[in-house]
Amino acid sequence: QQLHGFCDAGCGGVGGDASSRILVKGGTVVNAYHKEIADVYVEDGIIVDVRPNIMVDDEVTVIDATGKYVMPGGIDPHTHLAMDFMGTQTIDNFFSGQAAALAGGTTMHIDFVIPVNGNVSAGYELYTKKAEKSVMDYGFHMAITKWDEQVSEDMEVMVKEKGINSFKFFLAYKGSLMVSDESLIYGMEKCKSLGALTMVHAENGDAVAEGQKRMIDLGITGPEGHALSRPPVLEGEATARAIRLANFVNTPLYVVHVMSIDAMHEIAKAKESGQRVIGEPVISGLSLDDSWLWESDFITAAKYVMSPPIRASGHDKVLQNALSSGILQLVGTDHCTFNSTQKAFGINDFRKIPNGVNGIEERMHVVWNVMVESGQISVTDYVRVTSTECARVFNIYPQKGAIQPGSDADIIVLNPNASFEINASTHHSRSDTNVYEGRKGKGKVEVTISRGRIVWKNGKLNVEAGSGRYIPMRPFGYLFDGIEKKDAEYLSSLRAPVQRFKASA
Ligand SMILES: NC(=O)NCCC(=O)O
Ligand SMILES: [Zn+2]
Repeated sequence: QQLHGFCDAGCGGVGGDASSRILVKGGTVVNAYHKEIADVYVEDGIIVDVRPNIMVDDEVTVIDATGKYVMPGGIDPHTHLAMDFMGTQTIDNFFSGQAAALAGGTTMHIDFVIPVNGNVSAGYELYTKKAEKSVMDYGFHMAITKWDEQVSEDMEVMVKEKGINSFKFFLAYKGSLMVSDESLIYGMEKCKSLGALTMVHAENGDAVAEGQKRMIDLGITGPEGHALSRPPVLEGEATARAIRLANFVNTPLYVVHVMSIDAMHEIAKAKESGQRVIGEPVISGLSLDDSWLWESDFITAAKYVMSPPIRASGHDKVLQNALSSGILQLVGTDHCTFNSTQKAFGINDFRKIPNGVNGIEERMHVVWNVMVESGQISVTDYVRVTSTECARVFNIYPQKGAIQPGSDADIIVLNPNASFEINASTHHSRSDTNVYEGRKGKGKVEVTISRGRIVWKNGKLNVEAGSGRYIPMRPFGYLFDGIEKKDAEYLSSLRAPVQRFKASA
């Protein structure tokens, strides 16, 4: 079924191209550290062979990829589908958001489960239901929004029984999702003991609340007040704090949506000192600036409201440099879409504009355009930052993130000579706006294969509700290798306790 524009959760229902055997012929096969001209043969959803000149019978569906790149499908590490947030729910659910992803060359995403009133298990159950109409593979991170014994026990269940290996702590959104430093420290300790990755949304929520009050007192109630109330210094502070606490606990840290030079510098400093910190830029931060927030039309401005805010011009270029030099490691989207009606909740008060922008369909094209077309990263690095590194960090490599025998057949064919253009009228998200409206560029995903099914070809989507699988992710990924040695070194450095003899009276 072809999907365009406002795609309802009920649409779809027809399968991807039914052939279980596919040959992608004659393209340049690109992995994170190697590329070669070769054929890729797929059977029953799995890559079986990768080499030049594979011969097949007539029953096999052949895709000619001559002159094109054949790459692992994108993996988006940061999405919010069907998320209840700021008094409403994101307009993209697991069906429409994933359909959009596939049309843009992303074949897996990791979504954030939000606990129900702090209850982690209830959150997991709820998201399992939300994801029933999935059309592609997905995994879950879990947010931790309060701390108590039950949460601690549930985290253990999530890791040992439910395939979750990462927990996110919001240092912003005071009064709703935000946790205290005390909870963050307990959470980090628990994560470390379980081999799960600590993730943070790094903004100082107390200071943001104060900044918001300052703007309202100044009479600044429009979308520009959003950026003005939460400047880069508050992102830098929270990033530095989370990094130092992760160092104190000696556990790896993943900083989501790094939006500012300030936050990036903190990550660079930590890496320089040997700390294991992963920085995730998102495409909005890499490719947009905050000038839109000063637009006189409210809806145009409000569609750019997300947190941390899209920053002033200049931050985008520095974040690009950090991505190409490896300070930042993988690109997400934070896809969290609200339509114009929802954004208008904040017409009189920027604090009520639901925070979030689109990106799940645009990420692969925008990263190609901004980073590869401009010569800032190689084609192999493109695969690394859009797919392989995510699979490695979340411990699902090489099932995902690789074109090699045994890997899932999540494959895209990208034509470097074809052009893309982004418009809300033709995108597959249910939103009526797009923050990349009118963007054009070279490098187009012409084919998407999702676990061996051709789901995007000739500009047509062919997806099946319920065909997406939940991908469990194992704990103790590569970031945990050897951290116990640093613990041992720390313990032996204490020179304590000192044996003291009681002085006689
Ligand atoms: N980023 C944003 O504005 N919305 C989604 C929630 C979050 O990740 O902070
Ligand atoms: Zn966030």
